[in-house]
Amino acid sequence: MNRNEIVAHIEETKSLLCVGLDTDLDKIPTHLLSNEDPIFAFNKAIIDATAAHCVAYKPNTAFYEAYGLEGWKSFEKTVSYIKENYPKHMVIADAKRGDIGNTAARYAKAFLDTLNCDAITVAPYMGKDSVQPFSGRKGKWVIVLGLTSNPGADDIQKLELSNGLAVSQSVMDSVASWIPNDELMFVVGATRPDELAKIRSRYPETFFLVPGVGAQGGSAAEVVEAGCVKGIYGLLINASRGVIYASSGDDFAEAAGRAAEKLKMEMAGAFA
Ligand SMILES: O=c1ccn([C@@H]2O[C@H](COP(=O)(O)O)[C@@H](O)[C@H]2O)c(=O)[nH]1
Repeated sequence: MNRNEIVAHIEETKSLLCVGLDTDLDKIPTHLLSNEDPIFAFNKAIIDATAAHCVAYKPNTAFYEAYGLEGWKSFEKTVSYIKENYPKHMVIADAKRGDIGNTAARYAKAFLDTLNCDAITVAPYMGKDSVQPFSGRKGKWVIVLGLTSNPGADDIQKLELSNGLAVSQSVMDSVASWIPNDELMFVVGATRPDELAKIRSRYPETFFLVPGVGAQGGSAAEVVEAGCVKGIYGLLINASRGVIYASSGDDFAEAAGRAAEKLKMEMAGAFA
């Protein structure tokens, strides 16, 4: 999926929303638990209810790995379901991988080739040889952690280096010199809109995956204000719990659809 296709889909749906499929058997409606594959049954209902209001899905691998082989099967079925039924929607494996080059190449093969995701999140701490193996696949994206949404981002990412740059800033500069812009995105948290605006001015043409809306307190409207770029938009704004657990009752899918639509409306400033 190339940049023009992502932008065209954003314009068609009038949405920047990415729905996070962080599916937890302790949180899904109990009536689904008798299903042969409750995770997939939940995901399928959520996807069908939200597809009209979003442009991407982001299953976080932790929620699938937690259930071993069965979880991986649910992950694979979820990716295939999106690909077959909603081929314009981007599938982001939120796996936050990072290892020596030889191993990183296998992570890249696993998520981008075998599982056929469009993108994978990557932790850049181990440097160039750990990030570059994810690059070079036509239509696939490497989404590198820039400035994350959690409080712990202050512990290391915000430390100031002797050149006056924050660690996160210096890391993003390096990553941007390793990976071509048409296959690179940065993760930038929604919880720090002022920081997001500064990062946007440093990378005016790079797409950002922005988690932290809803359950973590970030606002979709503020993210649009701080980071949207005329013409390319440049944002995929993620919400997971705030959408998929909008209701724990029989109406869970309809409630997720309504929550996704509400978030889409909060992003209207991008299309004004
Ligand atoms: O900086 C980051 C990077 C990744 N995440 C992930 O995004 C979702 C957010 O879930 P919510 O329920 O909408 O809070 C989750 O998968 C995180 O692991 C992030 O939150 N911040």
